[in-house]
Amino acid sequence: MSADGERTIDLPPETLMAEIASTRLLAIDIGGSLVKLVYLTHRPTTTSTTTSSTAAGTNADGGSSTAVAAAVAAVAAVAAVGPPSRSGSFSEAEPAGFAGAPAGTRLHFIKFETKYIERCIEFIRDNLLRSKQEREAAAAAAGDGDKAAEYIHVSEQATVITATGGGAYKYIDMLEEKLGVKVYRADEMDCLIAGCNFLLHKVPNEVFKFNRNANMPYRAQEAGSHVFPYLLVNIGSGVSLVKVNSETDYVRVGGTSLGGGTFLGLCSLLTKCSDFDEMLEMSAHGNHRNVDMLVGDIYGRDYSKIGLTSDTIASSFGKAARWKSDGNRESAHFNDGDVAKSLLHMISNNIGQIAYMTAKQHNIKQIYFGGFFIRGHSYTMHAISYAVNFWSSGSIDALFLRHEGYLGAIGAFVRADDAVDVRRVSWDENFAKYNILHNKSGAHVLDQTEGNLVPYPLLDETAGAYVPDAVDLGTDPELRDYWLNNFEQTLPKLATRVREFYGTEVETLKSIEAFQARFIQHLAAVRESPTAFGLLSPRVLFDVRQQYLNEFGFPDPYWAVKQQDNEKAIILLGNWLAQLDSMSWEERQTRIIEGVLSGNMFDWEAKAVVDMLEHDKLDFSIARRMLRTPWLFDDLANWIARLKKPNPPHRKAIIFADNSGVDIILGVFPFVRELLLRSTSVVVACNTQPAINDITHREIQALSERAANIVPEFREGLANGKLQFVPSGSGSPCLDLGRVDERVAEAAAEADLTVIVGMGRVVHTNFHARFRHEALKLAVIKNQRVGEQFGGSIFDVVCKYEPASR
Ligand SMILES: Nc1ncnc2c1ncn2[C@@H]1O[C@H](COP(=O)(O)OP(=O)(O)O)[C@@H](O)[C@H]1O
Ligand SMILES: CC(C)(COP(=O)(O)O)[C@@H](O)C(=O)NCCC(=O)O
Repeated sequence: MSADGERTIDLPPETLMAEIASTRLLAIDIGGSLVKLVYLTHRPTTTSTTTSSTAAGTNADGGSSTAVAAAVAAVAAVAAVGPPSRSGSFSEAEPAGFAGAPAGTRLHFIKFETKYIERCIEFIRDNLLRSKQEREAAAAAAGDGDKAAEYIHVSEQATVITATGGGAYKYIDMLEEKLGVKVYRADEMDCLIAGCNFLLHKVPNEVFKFNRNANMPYRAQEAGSHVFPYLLVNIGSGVSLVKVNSETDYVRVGGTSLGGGTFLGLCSLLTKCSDFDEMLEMSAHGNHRNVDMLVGDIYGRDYSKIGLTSDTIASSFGKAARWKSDGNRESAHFNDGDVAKSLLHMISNNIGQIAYMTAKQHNIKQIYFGGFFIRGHSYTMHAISYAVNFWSSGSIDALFLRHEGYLGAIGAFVRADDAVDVRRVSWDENFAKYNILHNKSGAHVLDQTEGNLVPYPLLDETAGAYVPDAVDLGTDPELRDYWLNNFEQTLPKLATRVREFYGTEVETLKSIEAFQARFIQHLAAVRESPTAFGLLSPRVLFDVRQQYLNEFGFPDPYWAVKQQDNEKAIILLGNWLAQLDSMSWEERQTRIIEGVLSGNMFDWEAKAVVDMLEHDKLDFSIARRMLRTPWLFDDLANWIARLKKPNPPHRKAIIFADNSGVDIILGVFPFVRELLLRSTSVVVACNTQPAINDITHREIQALSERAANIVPEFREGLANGKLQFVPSGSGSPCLDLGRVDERVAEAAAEADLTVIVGMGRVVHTNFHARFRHEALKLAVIKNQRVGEQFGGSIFDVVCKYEPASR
């Protein structure tokens, strides 16, 4: 969806399409009005250019030379794990140093007007050919045999092009002739449905409802697992209504010729305007009452007996007839904007009504609207929503799709043989890349996630669908402002951290500046149009900021800090475990939980503690004293009661861990050991990708080997499989349990306890999440404003033990 009022471009500029040169898979949907392109590229693989000497020298401990020495040793010790580095290959379209997103597959979506098809095909041809020639030259130049073989292999791979839409027939000869490759044709309807199913199943937050009169008009909707049957209303040049029964079974149950092309055509005839975006802009200032004949114009008031208010349109364009009588346009009481608005209303309303009647006829409750006529335009969506709602007496809501006009192109893409995997893996929308390269073009970028993501199987959705956010910043302007300001205020500190780790070379500094500028721009865009990028919550903002970091080549600015923190904590582990062992059973259970909470204070993103961390003024016992008492949510006694006999020990626990250093080592590790001692199997899920100072799966693997030398239960557990570490699938300080790595899901099949640690994973996201089995949620709220949100204040404790809901 594009934000309201955005202008599309006529022909994608070269920057937009630069990466097309490296594609091997391209789908093209040539419609009556627009051409849609979907193509796949590979994100750059990482090469080692990190200034790790700078990294090691990062003085996060306030200058203690022994700590620095320990940190240097730590960095050396984990060199095998290796810092994530900036990546090497820069696309022409990108600023210098603008790279570094995690490697993987990327899908690009772009569109342009069909009248430019010839020029666009020439552009594709030139780029594909050029890249082929470049690869061949590189192969010739490469002295070493392996490299040459690799280049030749790549250059021999033909680009697979699939075409759909009416233009696939009309332009196929031109496509094949100009591109010099075989172009496969795919059936338009098959593609439309395949594309829609792909979006519903594979792309998060794809679906939304729109209600202009709600305080937050835009509401994201989970497509959920029960999407079939649904009615797809595709509003392109014309309109198709398709009943979709399953992935492959569908039937076209209706259509109307009054579609987007009609709007475009009539608006061109009736106004001085011929550009779609200008038409939308004009309509925004128009008043349809000057053109349409209302019930009030006829009755002088409501016709309440049959439920018609005086404002209801009795006859679209009914008043325009008066203009004809004197034939003088200038004397008309309406302008071009009024006409555009009336037309938009007429077409949208008509489609909404037909959609409802068709759904009713086929007993369908879910109606999705796609096609580029919609363009995320609020008035259009309002008119469609209003019509569906009105005619269904409020029982059905219109559902819209973020990738509205790309269904056919996506379908052609996923139906291509080579793309089979595209349907099997999971995707994330990359807003940073979208904004940087494709700004205001109606384009999108989807990045393949590392690992396949599936819903966490222990979620209990019987009481309502799982929502991965405890707050919706869309609905709360004051809270939204607070968070947007917070992100803006903490940006300089983050930039400093990036400089300290990635170095101060001129190009790096330029990239850091660019990163900040772009992220500020993003925040400004969100301020202006809070739902321009879909859902809005602290989680979404953290994730988008990480996307910008990735895109600019700074995926892990806290890498050195994390290693230092681990090093400082691990030397304390043996002692801490001995202390715990000297306590009574009951006291030990209390101190273990307190330990997890105290550990959670070590959070480099919490303004309230960062100064202390930077000056090495926070230690484990100070952190414990900072926990506010009494605890805001205190289920400790219930938890300890649960652990007591005759209750059986838990079979298996899944722990979603949080930060590096004291948090994981002195907080979570003793808790894990205690569970292992009770014969409970333990699976620790850590971030797949870095985020702030959260420990990653890669890092914890190295750390656990070292911990195993200190904790015999770990050594044993790792050997007999009772202790496992798995990637969570996330690269966020928050946790969306709707999308976890399938390895977590697999491990969870036998689990009867879910433990979630941290403010991001508990407070911002899963505070209200319900589980089929027991759950323990542990976090410290390190922020006054967030504390107030839960009826408390800063450093309040969340210790929620939730017995099995079933
Ligand atoms: N930039 C644009 N130029 C022309 N039409 C546009 C543009 N943006 C949106 N539209 C609307 O989208 C319609 C085309 O939608 P689309 O789903 O691409 O269908 P088709 O495949 O028939 O071209 C146009 O008829 C017009 O109403
Ligand atoms: C990023 C965080 C969720 C991390 O907390 P954690 O999950 O590590 O407990 C948290 O530090 C946070 O919400 N910080 C932003 C607000 C602040 O500056 O206090």
